Amino acid sequence: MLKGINPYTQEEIYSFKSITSAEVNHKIEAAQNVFKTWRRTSFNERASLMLQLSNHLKKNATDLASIITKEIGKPISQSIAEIEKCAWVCEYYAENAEVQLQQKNITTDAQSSYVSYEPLGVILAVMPWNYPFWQVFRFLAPNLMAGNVGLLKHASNVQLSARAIEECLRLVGFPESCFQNLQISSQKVEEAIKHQHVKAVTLTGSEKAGQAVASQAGQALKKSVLELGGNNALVVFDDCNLEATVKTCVQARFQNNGQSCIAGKRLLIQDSIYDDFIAELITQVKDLKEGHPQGTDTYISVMAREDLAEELEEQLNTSVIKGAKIRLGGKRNQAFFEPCLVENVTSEMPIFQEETFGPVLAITRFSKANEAVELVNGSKFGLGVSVFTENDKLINDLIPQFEDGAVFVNELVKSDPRLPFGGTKRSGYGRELSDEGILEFVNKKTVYIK
Ligand SMILES: O=CCCCC(=O)O
Repeated sequence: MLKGINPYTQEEIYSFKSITSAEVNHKIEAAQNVFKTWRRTSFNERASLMLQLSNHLKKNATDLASIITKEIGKPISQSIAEIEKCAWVCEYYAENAEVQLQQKNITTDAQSSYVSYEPLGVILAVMPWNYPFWQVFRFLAPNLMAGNVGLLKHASNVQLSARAIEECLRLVGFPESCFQNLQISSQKVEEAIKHQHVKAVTLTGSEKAGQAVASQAGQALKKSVLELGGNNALVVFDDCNLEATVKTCVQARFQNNGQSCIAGKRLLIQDSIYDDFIAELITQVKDLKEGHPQGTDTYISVMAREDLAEELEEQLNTSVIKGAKIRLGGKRNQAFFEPCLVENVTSEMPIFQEETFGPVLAITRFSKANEAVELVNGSKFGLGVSVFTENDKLINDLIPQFEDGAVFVNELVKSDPRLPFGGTKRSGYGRELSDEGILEFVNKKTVYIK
């Protein structure tokens, strides 16, 4: 059974049965059939549908956002922003896919030689609950524009979002089966990956889910893209603009109730600015408006599930036993977890080593730039890092030293349809978004005409 529980009210909002293996096969066959015609549609036809989808999202943003808020407790203003970002990625690929996939002529001894970029076919997307629309649109916009067709295996607690996305595509006129929701639990993913018509799989989720899907895809010799966890550091140097930096760090850690792979989870502060920075940080975190997720001015609300809040509490408690000091918050009440600042954090503690998927900020001091680099790279994850300084020379020195997939200067790590998104080390492989993302699931076909 796939169950949805509103984390704020603790009420059950749905209980759906998984579809059967025969139904999964039927959907995959339907996807393969529509692929044969969809791949031959022009970029103009696809772009026109994608723009209609974008408009539909914008027009229905509040209703769609309410689904997210009900399912995972995300504050409504942030859910609306999520829907608007989905509209943006649809527009971006509607406008850019044709150029991104343009044939590339290469001079050789042939009369003509080139690379063409052709769709692979049915692509399976296994997606998490924390951005239930955005994570899916980040996959579907480039892939449908490339001529692929999509199957979605969404998290069990966001099945209303999954259905709503499928319905949005149907309403604006995408061909039937171009994008289908597979209402299944994780146990059935392997069957789908093995199916002869499924050509590749993309997963956003935990390390454990990534290992399972990557090995199943490997067994079947199918390509996979993995976007896994992160433990991003926010590195603050003493010449930063203090107030603005604190504001950015607060947003980096506490938006989406702290539940994001790219959240700034570890705050590294240079000694000489430490006390002033902490004082301003406490002020700004205390100012965050807590409340009902449907409240238009709420910034912090419940986490998506009580068991996730319990897990976070466990990581925090173990770190405290090892010497970490809670400076603010950290109390849990069912799925609600007070925004928490923790000092004296060392690299031996769970809140430094592991991903914390909730509103806990782990704080460590450093003195020299090379210490900061060591702390940043000391993580097994490599999604992104933010550096705050006004010193251009320092910035240029540091950028090549970080092992992460992204370095943001004086800004939080965020995804943007125009920029590649993805990690290194245990944060996964492959890239989403931009031209890099659309090129992941295409056949880069070499053509040589003598
Ligand atoms: O858990 C990952 C969240 C990614 C959010 C984004 O793409 O902005």
